[in-house]
Amino acid sequence: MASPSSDLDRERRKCTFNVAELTDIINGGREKTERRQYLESLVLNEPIFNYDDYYFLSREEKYSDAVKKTVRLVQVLKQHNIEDPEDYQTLLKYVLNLNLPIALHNSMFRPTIRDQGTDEQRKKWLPLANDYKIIGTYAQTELGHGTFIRGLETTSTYDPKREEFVLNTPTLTATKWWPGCLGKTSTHAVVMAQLYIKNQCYGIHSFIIQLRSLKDHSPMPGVTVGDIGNKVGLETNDNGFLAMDNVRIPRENMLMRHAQVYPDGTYRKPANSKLVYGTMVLLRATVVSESATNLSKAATIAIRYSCVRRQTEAKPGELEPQIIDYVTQQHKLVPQLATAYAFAWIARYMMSTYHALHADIESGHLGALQELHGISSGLKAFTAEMSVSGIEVCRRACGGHGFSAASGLVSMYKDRLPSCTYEGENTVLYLQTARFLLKCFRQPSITPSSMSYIQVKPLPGARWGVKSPEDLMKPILLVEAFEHRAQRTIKSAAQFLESQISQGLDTSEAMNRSGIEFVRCAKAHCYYFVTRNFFQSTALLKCSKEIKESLLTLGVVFALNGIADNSGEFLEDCFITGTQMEFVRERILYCYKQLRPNLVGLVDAFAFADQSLNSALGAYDGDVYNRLYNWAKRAPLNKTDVHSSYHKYLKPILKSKI
Ligand SMILES: CC(C)(COP(=O)(O)OP(=O)(O)OC[C@H]1O[C@@H](n2cnc3c(N)ncnc32)[C@H](O)[C@@H]1OP(=O)(O)O)[C@@H](O)C(=O)NCCC(=O)NCCSC(=O)/C=C/CC(=O)O
Ligand SMILES: Cc1cc2nc3c(=O)[nH]c(=O)nc-3n(C[C@H](O)[C@H](O)[C@H](O)COP(=O)(O)OP(=O)(O)OC[C@H]3O[C@@H](n4cnc5c(N)ncnc54)[C@H](O)[C@@H]3O)c2cc1C
Repeated sequence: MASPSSDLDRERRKCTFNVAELTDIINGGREKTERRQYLESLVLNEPIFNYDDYYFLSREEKYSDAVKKTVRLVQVLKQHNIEDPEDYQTLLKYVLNLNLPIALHNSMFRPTIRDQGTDEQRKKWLPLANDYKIIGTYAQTELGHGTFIRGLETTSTYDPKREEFVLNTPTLTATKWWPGCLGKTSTHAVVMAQLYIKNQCYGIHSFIIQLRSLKDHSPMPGVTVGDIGNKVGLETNDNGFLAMDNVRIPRENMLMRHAQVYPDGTYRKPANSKLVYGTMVLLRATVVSESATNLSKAATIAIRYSCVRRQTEAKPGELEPQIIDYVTQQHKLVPQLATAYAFAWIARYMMSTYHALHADIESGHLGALQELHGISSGLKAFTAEMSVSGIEVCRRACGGHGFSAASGLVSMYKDRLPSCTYEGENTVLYLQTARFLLKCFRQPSITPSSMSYIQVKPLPGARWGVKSPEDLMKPILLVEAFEHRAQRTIKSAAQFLESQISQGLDTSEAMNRSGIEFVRCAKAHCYYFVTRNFFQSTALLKCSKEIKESLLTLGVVFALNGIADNSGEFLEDCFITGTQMEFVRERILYCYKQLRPNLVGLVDAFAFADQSLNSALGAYDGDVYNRLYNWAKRAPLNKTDVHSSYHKYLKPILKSKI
């Protein structure tokens, strides 16, 4: 048996490029790498952030441990005057592989006050929140409604006499249900409720309510709050429920940047009713980045393990081969690695686009609202879906040890599953993106430049210009295939909708019956968008030839597997021929062979600390078997050789005469 670490050492010697240079590219430059290393040094050396026995903890212990880590993290941030949200994101991405009980405080509560509060409200609440004098969450979803925001039942009724709002949970289904960190941690919440003034409903608005006493953390009068119980993943997060029994808050607690209620009850409506949805758009953009990070972690674990794991005697008398050398194993893992890089690049695009369009919206150019919503909805759904399924492919590629909690892949999969549901259920968001695409298809004037391809009508009988397998290394031809598919499916969705309407269906039913076509075109659009962005971004990189070659080959792998996995959509109108599909399959194998020497280098470049991966299979040194065995020996069940259940239950039957 070769020594595991020597296998990885040999893999690292094979790498054809400078891994540190690629790490800088992934981080966004040398300075960002140094900043990340500084932040990691502040936390990773703290014993409190040790995760060795984390997988043995009960749900309650995990929550309590996470609160302990959170408090220490806040102290570290304060000690070192770390206030930049980007630094906090870096710590979340690369160091803390936990969903902290302050997750919603930083991801939604503070941004909502920042973006939807008046200057006075920002001045009042943000210093308290930034200094963790209060901890908040974002309470929108109810037992009865999550997707349909306009159907939420929680009410906030204005009382002009006392210049207060009365928040109420009128029915059981109005109970707020799911909000993160709501059950036991948060002292405050932004509550999304139907605004009522003089019995007239003005729709959903946001209100700040205190949930718990700042003296003893007990629930405030009229507030019933608690944890919703065990769920899949996110065990450290106290997703909770909240019922309000006519809880009064001052008028000033309604966030009034976009809509106002004056002391006498006069209402001034927002310039656009969707401005109140703004925080969700930010989170959807953030999910793109989280999807990239987690798929990168899973690929790191599975590829390192696949270089260490040797299995089956390929040739009598020879060393068992590394399982990474089975082409079927490469076909599982290399596409995940390619997708991880593709998502890292699109995440950068998404965040820069979010900040640019958000700035436009802040300065009153509300036209950007739709574009930002259309882009972020699709990319959130697309990256979440592919990242979660990619993590499961990586987990399953590790055989039996992929089922061990010690792999780090089980908890990662469970923690990432909800990303397909929260921040907008994926199907619902695909439908929103499709709605925007069809609008652009029908109205060129509102089409943003990023979607101008929709105006180009595909030539009838258009054919793919690939003449040989070598042609498949040309990004322009790969992007052309995905562009054609997206154009065709958007046009076909528009025509399908029109056909439904021409059959006499009303718009709502016609839209419903067109839903499958809508989701199809939204996915095709996202695949095109990510593929195009991958090649455009990589072409602009200033890096060694070897790195560029590896990244371009990863891009080809992402594109070709996208074609092979959806071949029907490319063959449907004969844009691609059967011969070209054979070229695709041949070129996929070629790319795997090209990438093989660099696979470990490509995952090492993500530079995840062992603590952040928390995986016996994916540690940098490859010492898998010792880590697994030593971890198992620490399992609570192994505290005694004979478990107490023997004496209580087993012994009598074993002693009984058969
Ligand atoms: C499904 C939604 C979008 C429907 O919203 P609704 O108000 O009912 O809109 P309509 O269907 O009537 O009209 C759509 C219309 O509105 C535009 N639009 C919708 N949303 C936005 C937006 N955010 N920004 C800009 N524009 C928007 C859309 O473009 C259409 O325009 P037209 O010109 O075509 O008419 C809505 O109900 C929704 O977003 N549902 C999802 C709910 C959701 O995301 N919940 C998340 C809760 S927070 C959470 O999950 C936190 C998790 C914690 C964690 O992440 O850890
Ligand atoms: C781990 C986790 C954390 C969360 N954190 C928060 C939080 O912090 N704050 C918060 O407010 N919420 C939170 N949520 C709630 C989350 O936002 C909702 O669960 C999500 O928006 C989906 O809504 P729903 O649960 O009502 O599902 P539903 O909308 O009931 O979806 C069920 C099914 O119906 C389909 N469907 C629904 N509407 C349509 C439609 N119009 N067209 C086609 N199909 C449709 C969906 O595609 C899905 O298949 C969290 C949820 C989870 C799981």
